[in-house]
Amino acid sequence: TGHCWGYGKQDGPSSWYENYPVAQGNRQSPIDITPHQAVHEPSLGPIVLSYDQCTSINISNNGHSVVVEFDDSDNRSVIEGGPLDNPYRLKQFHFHWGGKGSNGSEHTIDGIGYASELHLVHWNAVKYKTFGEAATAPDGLAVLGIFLETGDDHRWLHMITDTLYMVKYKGSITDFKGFNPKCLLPSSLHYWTYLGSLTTPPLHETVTWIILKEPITVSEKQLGKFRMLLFSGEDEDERMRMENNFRPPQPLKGRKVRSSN
Ligand SMILES: Cc1ccn(O)c(=O)c1
Ligand SMILES: [Zn+2]
Repeated sequence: TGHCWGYGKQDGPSSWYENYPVAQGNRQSPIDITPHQAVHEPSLGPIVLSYDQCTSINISNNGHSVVVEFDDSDNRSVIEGGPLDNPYRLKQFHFHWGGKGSNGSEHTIDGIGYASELHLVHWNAVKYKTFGEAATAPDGLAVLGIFLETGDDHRWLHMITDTLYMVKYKGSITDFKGFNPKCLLPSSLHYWTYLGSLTTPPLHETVTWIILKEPITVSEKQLGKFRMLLFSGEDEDERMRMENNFRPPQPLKGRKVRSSN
């Protein structure tokens, strides 16, 4: 009964609570991060990304974003360390972005957004048997968030933007093998971390967020290719450009944001 939700006037973030009451919960995401109020904890170690054996499988348009899925049948690509008590297995990554010239990140920093935000979604395969089970457990998911700012071309992002024409319509999917997302990481892995939720329905409050402080740079031209994707399917007569697919910041409700050094 996955109700249809979206980012439009009628079905957008301000109406999600009607079908997903947890939207008004106490650990919703994204949030506005105020670096000066983040608690610096020396006990928070570095995050460790082991993506070398990762195997991407496909890239698809799910009607909300463009998603690259990975083979998560073993612990070949994991995130660990930092606030995490276990290694979490890479399942997929996707993006959120704005319209031409407007920002589209989900998290903001002192009220300022970035052009886009990349989410690498991982699940706790030590404690849970499937992604679905982990997605409903408070310590089930870990999402690594990376901000994208506009500037020069990103050297490797073309590998993704060059395939977007093949997944223009909702429900389209195509092979996408051999892509290693470590090429999308900034040079520093310094981060903020807090306990939050999925930023799309069902908005489960099951995500340990790890947001990298350093953005990566992509060009306006590369970002523009994301905007040629459509929310709508090939058979629908109204063509709705996929843009502004971000949820705005949610109340902090007393949560602490911690900072690595
Ligand atoms: C699992 C999941 C689904 C949607 N989004 O936006 C996320 O960041 C994570
Ligand atoms: Zn996301």
